[in-house]
Amino acid sequence: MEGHRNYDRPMILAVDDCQSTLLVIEKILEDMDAQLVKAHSGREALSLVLRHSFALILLDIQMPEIDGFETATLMRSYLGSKDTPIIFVTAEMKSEAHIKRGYEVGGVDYLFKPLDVKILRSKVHVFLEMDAKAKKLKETMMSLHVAGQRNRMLLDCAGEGIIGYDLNGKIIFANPMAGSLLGCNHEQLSGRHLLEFLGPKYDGSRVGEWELTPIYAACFTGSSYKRESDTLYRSNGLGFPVAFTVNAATLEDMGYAGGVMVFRDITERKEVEARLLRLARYDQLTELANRTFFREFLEATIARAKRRAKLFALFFIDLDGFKEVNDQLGHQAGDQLLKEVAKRLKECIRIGDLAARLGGDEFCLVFDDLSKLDDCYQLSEKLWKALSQPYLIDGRETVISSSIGVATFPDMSTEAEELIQSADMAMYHAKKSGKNKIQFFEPRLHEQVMERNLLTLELRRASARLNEFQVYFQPKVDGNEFKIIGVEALVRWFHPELGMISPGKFVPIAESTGVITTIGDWVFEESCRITRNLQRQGLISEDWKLAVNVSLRQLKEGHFIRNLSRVLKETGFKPENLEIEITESMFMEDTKYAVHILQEIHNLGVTIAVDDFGTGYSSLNYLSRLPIDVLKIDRSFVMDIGKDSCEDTIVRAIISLAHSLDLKVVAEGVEKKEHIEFLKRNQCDAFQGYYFSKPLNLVDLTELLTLKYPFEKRGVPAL
Ligand SMILES: Nc1nc2c(ncn2[C@@H]2O[C@H](COP(=O)(O)O[C@H]3[C@@H](O)[C@H](n4cnc5c(=O)[nH]c(N)nc54)O[C@@H]3COP(=O)(O)O)[C@@H](O)[C@H]2O)c(=O)[nH]1
Repeated sequence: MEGHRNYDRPMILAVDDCQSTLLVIEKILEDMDAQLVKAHSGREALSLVLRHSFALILLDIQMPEIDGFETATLMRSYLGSKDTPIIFVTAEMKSEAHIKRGYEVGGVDYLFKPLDVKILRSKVHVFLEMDAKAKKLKETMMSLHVAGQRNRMLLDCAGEGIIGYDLNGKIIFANPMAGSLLGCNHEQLSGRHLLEFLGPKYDGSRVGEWELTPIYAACFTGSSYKRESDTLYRSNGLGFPVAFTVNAATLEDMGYAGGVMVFRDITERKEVEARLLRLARYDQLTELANRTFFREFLEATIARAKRRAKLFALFFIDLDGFKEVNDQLGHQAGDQLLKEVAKRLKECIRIGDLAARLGGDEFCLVFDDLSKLDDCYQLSEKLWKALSQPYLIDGRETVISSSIGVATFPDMSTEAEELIQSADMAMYHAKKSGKNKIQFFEPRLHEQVMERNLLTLELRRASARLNEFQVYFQPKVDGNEFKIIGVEALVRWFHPELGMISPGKFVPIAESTGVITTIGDWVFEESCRITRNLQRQGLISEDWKLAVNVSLRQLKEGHFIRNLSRVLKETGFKPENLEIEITESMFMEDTKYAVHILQEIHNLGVTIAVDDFGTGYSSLNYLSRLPIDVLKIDRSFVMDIGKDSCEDTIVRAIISLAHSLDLKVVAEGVEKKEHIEFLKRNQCDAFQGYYFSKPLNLVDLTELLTLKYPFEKRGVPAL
């Protein structure tokens, strides 16, 4: 063998023991795009085929040692040359049997010596072309095989189910994940219909036909169809949530038209979504709807009721005395009560209604789709009964009543916010008029809602600048000589358009919106500054008391003590000249905190008076626990003095109780001589009321103080 190999060109092996024949072949083929390799014997040829791959072998038959037939036989038995075309080259035309033998041992053709140039070149050309084609085919087959292997691997390893189906919905192939998700061997899916797994939504009586499904439409129109959340059904009929995409797929060469569905099990995602949804829409403690969901539900109920001209009712429920349960029995008991209330509320509603907890002890019920408004009365009766049954809290039977407000759609309002406010307002009235009641919203309450809304807005505006407020002062006189012993500071709001607005109206709104802190701080500072000036002018004595009303919200703001100390320091006002007036309800709302903060105030030297005593809980328990100096008898008791009512007894009892605890007593709302007679007779320490003076502005107060004996000369019948 000679020459160096050019591996890109096809190789031809010429085998002949006659060197001149080899040279002739070489000459004839020299300009062909092939590389000629020469061998001088069968043995040499065999060793070459072991190492190279030839496009064609030109093989002499008559050779010493191993002739052409034997060489061909051996070549055919070797895998590398088993398919290489062999053309026998022979000197003369032999017998038919001889020729046949050549074909039998693997020859494909014959060439005769002397070699004809044209015949040799054209035969070689044909076989080289065949070789080129065979090589190409082999390469194609190989790359197809690799691609097929790769695709199979992708399908087998894919974490998503993949199903191929034809235009009729018949499954053509499925990967192992598809089988495992659908609960069967993936190979058994072939031949089944996709609708078997799509369930009633696609396969039900309404649709029924594969051709009507959007999946078919996607195949047919060559588009895709996607579902972020749907259901597929396993072989056992159980559904599971999936997200899927279907894409049209066509393989024209293979005559295939259909689609491929790629789907994934989203059970876990659905569970997380459901958990998040529950957190966002439901109250953790009671498992009732929360405020957000309640609001959405109400809006949807209104929209539906408007469309269908339906009636529904909104019940607003607030438990009476829930704070006492919390304070006295602890938060766990409070939680237990709320859970039990929630359970009872759930039992009162039907499917389509909603029970929600808005926060604290506030609940709302939406009773949807009422046939007539009178149904509300039966519903309230049922609700009433359910809620007023005794509760077993902390092992004890406890009766808790509730105040319930009802607003109905559409006669009372057709807007969510207004409806809630109406029910809330009705509930508030139920509370104010003695609790344990159901109050239906009435138009007069509506006006109050509107007024309250307006005042809320205006109050926010006014509290930002505080220039519409003024402090008035109502004198307090001692019970013996009627000498002025101090004043109570009472705020007044002079609205530029609405005129003077009484604190009875705006203070509760200021408390619920929180602006009471700003207003209260201002009243406190202003009244200290004014009274200190009066002291400096010598108009009032050094032992005068300034009483200032303080709400729980103010006390709870955190900076109360700091502010108090600052004002006292800046105005030079002495703490012993200051009295804080608080109401009984404050202790009830948060006894622990009240004890703590009042003690701090008291430690500064400031005295503490309990306002409106007798109207709240009048619990003797707190009187001994709190640092209280004064009880103010509520004016409702004072006003009825002398009317032969039990009020006389109550007033007497309060005075004697206060004295037994070493507390001073001030009677509020003293308007008549008879009041004074009675109170004096019962050793009441001080009086405040219109009999002596209404609350006065600074000018009028200064004028009063300049009088030598403003009240001392007033005629009070001798006792
Ligand atoms: N937190 C704050 N509350 C305040 C402040 N200023 C007032 N208030 C509270 O508002 C309620 C109404 O107060 P007002 O309209 O000023 O009524 C007071 C007196 O005018 C009235 N009064 C006094 N004597 C008589 C009387 O003989 N007859 C009669 N019909 N009314 C009379 O009583 C109110 C004083 O009550 P009280 O405070 O309970 O001593 C009222 O609850 C105020 O507390 C404030 O700055 N902060």
